[in-house]
Amino acid sequence: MADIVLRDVEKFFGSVQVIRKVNLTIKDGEFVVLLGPSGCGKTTTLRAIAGLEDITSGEIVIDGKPVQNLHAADRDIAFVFQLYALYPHLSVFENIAFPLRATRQPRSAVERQVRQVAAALGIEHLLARKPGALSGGDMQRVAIGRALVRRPKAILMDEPIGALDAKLREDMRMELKRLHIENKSTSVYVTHDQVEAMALADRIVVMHDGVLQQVGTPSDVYAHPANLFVAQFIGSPVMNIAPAAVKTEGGRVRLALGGGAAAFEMPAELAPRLSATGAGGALSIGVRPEGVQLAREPATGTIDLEAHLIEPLGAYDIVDLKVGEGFLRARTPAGFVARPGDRVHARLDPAQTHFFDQRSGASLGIRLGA
Ligand SMILES: Nc1ncnc2c1ncn2[C@@H]1O[C@H](COP(=O)(O)OP(=O)(O)OP(=O)(O)O)[C@@H](O)[C@H]1O
Repeated sequence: MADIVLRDVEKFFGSVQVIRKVNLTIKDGEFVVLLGPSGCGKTTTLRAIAGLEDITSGEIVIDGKPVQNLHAADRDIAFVFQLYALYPHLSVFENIAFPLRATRQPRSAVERQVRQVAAALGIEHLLARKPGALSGGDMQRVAIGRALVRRPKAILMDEPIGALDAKLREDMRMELKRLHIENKSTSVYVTHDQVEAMALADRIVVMHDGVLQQVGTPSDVYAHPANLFVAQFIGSPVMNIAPAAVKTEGGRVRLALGGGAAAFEMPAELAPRLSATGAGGALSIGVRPEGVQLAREPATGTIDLEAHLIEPLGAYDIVDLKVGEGFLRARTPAGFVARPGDRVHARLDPAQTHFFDQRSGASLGIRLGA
């Protein structure tokens, strides 16, 4: 296994630039997920690491060796595609054994390695079958087995479970995670599904328009998004984002939302921290639904708002609260707000309120409270 380093990697298709100065270090044994919307360049980045796509400029280093001029076959990397790409006329055993055949190992050694991988994937009983007689999930297990069997320096996966139905995707996600914990293969995984990324990754790389937006652990990108794009891309339901005006009166700081329709009190320490950023009074705030805290009785920092819509989701409800022309979505215990039109007392948890520059979208890096 090996580490993978991308230095100033750029890629043009004709005159269109799809990867812009990407710098990234994937550590030995790490599971890194490239996450972003369709067309952001994540597949191109993955294919560039594999050698399936040439890069226009920059350097790709695998296990200390620059590989950008090496063919895919010489990079010692395995690739798993979304569609299984199995040999239909070969048995499952032969499909998995295929990469070992070229190594001219004795039959017994091949057999041992194939059985080992098949056992890890729970497909030993399928070894004699042809791919046509397998379910989608089992076909993908075989494809993963084929990738793992020769112990490559790294395993690259492009939406490997994207074609499976929701339930199977969840099962496979956990299997992939377990396999990674057992094998510790350096893994790079592409998906546009943020839940999948959060569940699998040691670190997530969020991409947009060919640019790395943020690289961090799942909890990092969730709790401390670097900009508005990351804030809105990660998390479901999405983070509330609203333009806010900051007003300081007699040592008290208020955040006015919805053109002044609601003014939330914030810790006084916000004022000097904001003025230090030079952001002035105009900024955007972001707060996830769980950061909008509701109470039945008024308390310090709460304001009175009207519930507009209630979405019961079983374990909890999402409640839309009217703020001027817009809404603030809150996550509450199931049944906390009985019906639309009810009034509740809401506050923003300062520790979960994010501040962004309105023009650039960059986080102002202010963390309040706990
Ligand atoms: N061979 C190609 N020739 C020209 N343009 C391409 C080629 N391959 C990809 N592109 C373009 O490059 C951009 C990035 O594509 P890429 O497949 O890397 O994005 P992605 O984030 O993986 O999206 P998706 O999830 O839809 O695959 C897209 O605008 C795409 O149309």
